[in-house]
Amino acid sequence: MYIYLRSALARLNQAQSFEAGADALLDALQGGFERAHPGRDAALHQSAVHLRTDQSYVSLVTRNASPSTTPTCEGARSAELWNWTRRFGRSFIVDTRLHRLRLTDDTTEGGWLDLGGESSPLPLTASVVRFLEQEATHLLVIPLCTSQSALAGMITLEFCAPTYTGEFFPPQAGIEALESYVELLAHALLHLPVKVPGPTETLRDDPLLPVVGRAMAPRVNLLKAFAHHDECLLIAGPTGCGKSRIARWCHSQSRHGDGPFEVLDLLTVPEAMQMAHLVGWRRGAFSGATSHVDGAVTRARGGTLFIDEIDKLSLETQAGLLHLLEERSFQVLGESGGRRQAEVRFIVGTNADLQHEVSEGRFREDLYYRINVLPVELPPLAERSDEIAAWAAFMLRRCANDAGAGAWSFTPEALRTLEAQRWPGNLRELDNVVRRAFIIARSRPEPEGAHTIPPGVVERALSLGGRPERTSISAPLEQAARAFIHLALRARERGMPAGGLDLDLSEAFSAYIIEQAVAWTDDKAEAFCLLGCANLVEHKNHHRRYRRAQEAVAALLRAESDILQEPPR
Ligand SMILES: Nc1ncnc2c1ncn2[C@@H]1O[C@H](COP(=O)(O)OP(=O)(O)OP(=O)(O)O)[C@@H](O)[C@H]1O
Repeated sequence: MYIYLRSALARLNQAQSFEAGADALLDALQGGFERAHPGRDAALHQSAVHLRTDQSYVSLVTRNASPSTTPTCEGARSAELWNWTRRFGRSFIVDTRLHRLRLTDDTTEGGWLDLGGESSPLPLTASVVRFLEQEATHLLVIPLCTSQSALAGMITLEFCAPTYTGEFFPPQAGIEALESYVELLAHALLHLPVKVPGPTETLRDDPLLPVVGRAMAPRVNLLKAFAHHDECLLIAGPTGCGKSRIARWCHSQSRHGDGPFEVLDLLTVPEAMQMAHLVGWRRGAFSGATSHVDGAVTRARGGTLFIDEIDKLSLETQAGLLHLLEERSFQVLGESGGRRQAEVRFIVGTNADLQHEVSEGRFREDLYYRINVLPVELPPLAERSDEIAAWAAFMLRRCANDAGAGAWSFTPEALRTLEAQRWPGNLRELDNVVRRAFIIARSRPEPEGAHTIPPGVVERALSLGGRPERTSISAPLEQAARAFIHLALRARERGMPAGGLDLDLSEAFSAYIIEQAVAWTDDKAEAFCLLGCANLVEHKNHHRRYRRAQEAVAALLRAESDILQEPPR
């Protein structure tokens, strides 16, 4: 058997990436197993190396016994496996037919733990049952630990051995051999870097994911694999880092890509109405329910439902969503008759630390494990600095296209200025600054055809504060009012003609709100509804109002620029 170990060690020494090393490890495990079980009564059906942090995947390498097996991350289908690995910190086997689990170092007679049942610490949820009802009859999970014994992931080995149902399988000696392979190879494996493509890759053809830098590349590889699955995908990451776009991208890559992509943003739904918005209601279901309304699950039928800000879910709706995810069915409020099937793939997004929410009792632990099946954490833009220039160029091109303004670009120094910023508001903030820089640049007298943005304009766009803050409004308003008056005084001192900056221009404030709301929601109609102007949307007048808002912002920037450039008398 050591022949497999030796060859794996040689390959690990040559490997350039974690993925190549994990491949060598899986080969060794497969070789070792087949050598011990040459018969036809048992086969290694699927194996996988999961590299994880507590909260999300870092990399996943899978191997299927036959090409007909569903490819990629079958072993990742159950968040419970990771939960149990963290809980026991040791290897265990699961007898999937008899629904029981045993620690591999427990050789006592009654060492099996029943899954489910009243006294069981391991609940037998519907998702566990679905998982257990797969082809595999036995499952061996071996923790992947660093040399300091810190848990860094797990190895899952799914066996098809029906004649061994009810027995400890693989036999103890076989398990010990496999465990020792993992132990011997883990150290070298965990030192290897996760695979990334060389320089920042720009996917020009895909507006949902136009830029993938070094930190994002492994995540995108994972998301590509996860996109084909029907299990819930959890996308975590700080505000504005692109979670909704990535969710949409995953939808476009999935087999439901032609179906609808529906978003339920819990920030915009009152707590008492969350369940209603999820499942819909019939007329008379509650006071105020004057007509039948489809819920998000129905609207997303045959496609994907993205539930954003999942941490905002009330405890009551958390129970409802758990049931929906477990049973894949739901009851429309006020509808008599049976439950409806939920034919939809769920993706959820959050910028909260859900584990912390669980520990504070604000988020149900069982729901956390149910949605945490395929978790991916997106890094903030500060950790993706190799992407900033490509994003800025992409966003500027989009701005210029929308305005029919031809080809625009940043000078290399301007890009360096952008790269030097911290971007606490992430891509959203960068987008705001790019839009602002474009407006300022267009309002400047420029030589014909010179559509470039210099660093000075970027500095101005930055100083005009594109930094979204969800704090009080009165303090910045007061500051803006003072700045406005200060500028007016300055214009008067310089004897500038009235009209350069008069009170009408203060209308630019509402224009700014409109502009920001459109940038924030990335949807004109939604932005106007958010600002209480649904009537404009209804009569399709919001496009004109948005153009006027853009002109008002540009006029204010022009007036401000003129006053600041006028020398004192
Ligand atoms: N693919 C993209 N193309 C253009 N702009 C993008 C793209 N991805 C992100 N952005 C910019 O970043 C903003 C935020 O993106 P998105 O809404 O996907 O982030 P988020 O992480 O879901 O934010 P939040 O946590 O606040 O919901 C967008 O409004 C847009 O300005």
